[in-house]
Amino acid sequence: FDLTGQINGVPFDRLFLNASGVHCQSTTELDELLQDEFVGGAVTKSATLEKRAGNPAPRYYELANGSINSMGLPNNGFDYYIQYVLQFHAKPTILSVAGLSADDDIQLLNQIQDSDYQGLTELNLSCPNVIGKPQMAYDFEGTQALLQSVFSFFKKPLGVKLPPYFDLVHFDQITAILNQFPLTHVNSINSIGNGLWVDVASESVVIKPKGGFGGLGGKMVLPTALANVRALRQRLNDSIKVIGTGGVQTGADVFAHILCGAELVSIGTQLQAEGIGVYHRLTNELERIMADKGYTALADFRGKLNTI
Ligand SMILES: O=C(O)c1[nH]c(=O)[nH]c(=O)c1Cl
Repeated sequence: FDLTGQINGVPFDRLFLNASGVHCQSTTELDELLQDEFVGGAVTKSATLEKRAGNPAPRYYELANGSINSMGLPNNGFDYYIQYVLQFHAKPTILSVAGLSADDDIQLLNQIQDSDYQGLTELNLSCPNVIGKPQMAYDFEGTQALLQSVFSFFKKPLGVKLPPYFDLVHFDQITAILNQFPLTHVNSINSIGNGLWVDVASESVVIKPKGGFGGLGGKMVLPTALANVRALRQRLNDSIKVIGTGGVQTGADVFAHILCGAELVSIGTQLQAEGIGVYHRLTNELERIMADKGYTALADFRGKLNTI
């Protein structure tokens, strides 16, 4: 089966990635991803200029139908991750960066522009868990201005990580902005920001930061993820690929993301819960569905969701 995709001409021999933040904080975790035969590439934890400890624990909690997290951008700092992606790897890497401000974003991208790194970069515009910081991608004017500044100096491949949108007009507005720029891809969705889980037995929230508010992931977000992948695919220039992230637990979920137009598919909550074996299972389940339908390649059905 042909399970390949490509971003900006970079070939991925497999469609599967990790969702940034999961199994990607250390070089050991990143190596394990890149060495797995069912994984196509690895995305780093979003890097900030300086190393961060992140929010106080408990800050991640697995739910029956997903996850809630308020990690707070813990990471080993920009230098750690650019050193890693500058090394030779048999498979593609995506360097994820997240500033705590637009100025930080500019600084991070200037450092990449000035480096020898020629691979893929993803600007995270959607972290919901930095206390006191809004998600940039919900500020349309701010996003427009930031990308205007970025593309005045950044000449390397660049994609963006988006939060979920919930209004068709918002899809129109964000894609009208993104289509102005030579982006390689959008990665959609990030977690659904500021959900809240209540443990009835203890009558308490389940994570410490922000009084229990955190980003939602896993099974429960699949309909939102599929809607965002589909809506972005329908509106973005063909040159901008969509990486589908959010809610994948089974091969059928993967199939649905591809039908909606995803070029590649990231696994987060399920990777956290199941471990790296999730990729072998998802590959088997996806190939079974493809075989039953007479498909031999993702390209046979990518973006071909039927309407009624
Ligand atoms: O709290 C986090 O580190 C975090 N958590 C998320 O769910 N998405 C993000 O982009 C980030 Cl940066």
